[in-house]
Amino acid sequence: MSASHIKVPAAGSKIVPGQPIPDEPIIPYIEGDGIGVDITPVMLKVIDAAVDKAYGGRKKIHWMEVFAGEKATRLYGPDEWLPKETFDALKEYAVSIKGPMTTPVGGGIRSLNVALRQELDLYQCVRPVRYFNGVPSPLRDPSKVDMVIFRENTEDIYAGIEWAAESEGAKKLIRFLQEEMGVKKIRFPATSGIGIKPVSREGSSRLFRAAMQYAIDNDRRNVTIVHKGNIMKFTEGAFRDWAYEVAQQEFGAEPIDGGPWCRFKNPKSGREIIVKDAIADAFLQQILLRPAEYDVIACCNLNGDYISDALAAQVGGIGIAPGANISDKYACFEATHGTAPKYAGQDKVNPGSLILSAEMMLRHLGWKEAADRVIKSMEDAIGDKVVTYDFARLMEGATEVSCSAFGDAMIARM
Ligand SMILES: NC(=O)C1=CN([C@@H]2O[C@H](COP(=O)(O)OP(=O)(O)OC[C@H]3O[C@@H](n4cnc5c(N)ncnc54)[C@H](OP(=O)(O)O)[C@@H]3O)[C@@H](O)[C@H]2O)C=CC1
Ligand SMILES: O=C(O)CCC(=O)C(=O)O
Ligand SMILES: [Mg+2]
Repeated sequence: MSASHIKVPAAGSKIVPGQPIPDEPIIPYIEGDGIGVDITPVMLKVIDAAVDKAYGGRKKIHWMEVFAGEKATRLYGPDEWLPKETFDALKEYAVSIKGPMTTPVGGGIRSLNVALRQELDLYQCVRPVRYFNGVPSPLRDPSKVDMVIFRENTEDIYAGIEWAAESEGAKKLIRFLQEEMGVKKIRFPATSGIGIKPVSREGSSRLFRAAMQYAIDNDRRNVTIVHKGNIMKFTEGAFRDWAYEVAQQEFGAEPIDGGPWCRFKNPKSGREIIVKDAIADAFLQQILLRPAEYDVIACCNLNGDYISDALAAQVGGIGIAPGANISDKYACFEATHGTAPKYAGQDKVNPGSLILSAEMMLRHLGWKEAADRVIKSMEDAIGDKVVTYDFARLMEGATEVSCSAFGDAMIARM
């Protein structure tokens, strides 16, 4: 067994699911690969300042670094990408935050990010997309974009169940499909790689239930099921059908004009919530042309991945796109973007996505006052045109600052 490298803080206590949040929780964080080294320390500093300013010492986060990705291989050994003690800590302390981690294209290790989501059963990937005044955007009126993506996070082709072309596994599976399942449509069987796309009733229903509950709790106007169910009938199409089933059977939604769209009254506000669906390709053009018509989005894993970055671009890019991975017990917050390797270690990129992911974490803890300070200080810094390179290159009269200076600009405005 490899040595332990996690140093548990001397003070602070564990968050226990179902129990009140302690005033001084211990929160594990993973620095992340690539630009993780730039953005993570800035996020920690900004969040500490917001908590301190909001509560004057009555609340405090005790951060505990845990290791995954390239940093873990340097500490634990060349094949230790996700050490067991990291998994154990993420479970034991229940709420955590992580920087991005690299996944090689083609060969090499499978995604550590996906592995974490699967192992902790973090089935909801929640990615809010909203506009901050003054951020450069390709849209004429980006203020109309205000959506929250609920992306299923454990299933789909994204789970990485696949076999390389010409491998024994691919040959065996293709033989099985042809000989036992009567499949005649594999165009080039001798040289096809094969991927499997599992989409279940349980997985789809629980994700959609969470999206509906979010719409109710946040008084949203509609929930759109996005899918490619015309082509992938028994995976994406079933996702749509199971979602409508949950809407009708569990939330009492009634079909509109014979369905499948339906509507119900928000039990908390009395306002009507429409449940509708859109085929993914058409949806991608509609969010550009008519973004105001979409609100809460529920989708399978791969569609959610594409939609996240596309929507982020509409409000200024993935430098400012936060996210949360949530299960019924655990939550691990992370930015939508990746490791942006060409910028690693340059103190250049926008720390906004990870800071806003931490802001979601503060709200998850119920620390609204600190979360509000994060939002307000970011709005003020951007309003003063103090921004990192990604915004500066698209803005007139901006003051371009480094990653760490942007964090300091936020703190100065708290
Ligand atoms: N959850 C995770 O940990 C994720 C990990 N990844 C992994 O990250 C690696 C790199 O992926 P890649 O496809 O390059 O995507 P990235 O998201 O890492 O970067 C793509 C581009 O987005 C812009 N960008 C990203 N982050 C920021 C930021 N903080 N501030 C400003 N601009 C930013 C940059 O644009 P520009 O060049 O225009 O300046 C960058 O070149 C891959 O290994 C991938 O698997 C990817 C997504 C999520
Ligand atoms: O795991 C990865 O490397 C990519 C993940 C990703 O793009 C995402 O979750 O949005
Ligand atoms: Mg992605």
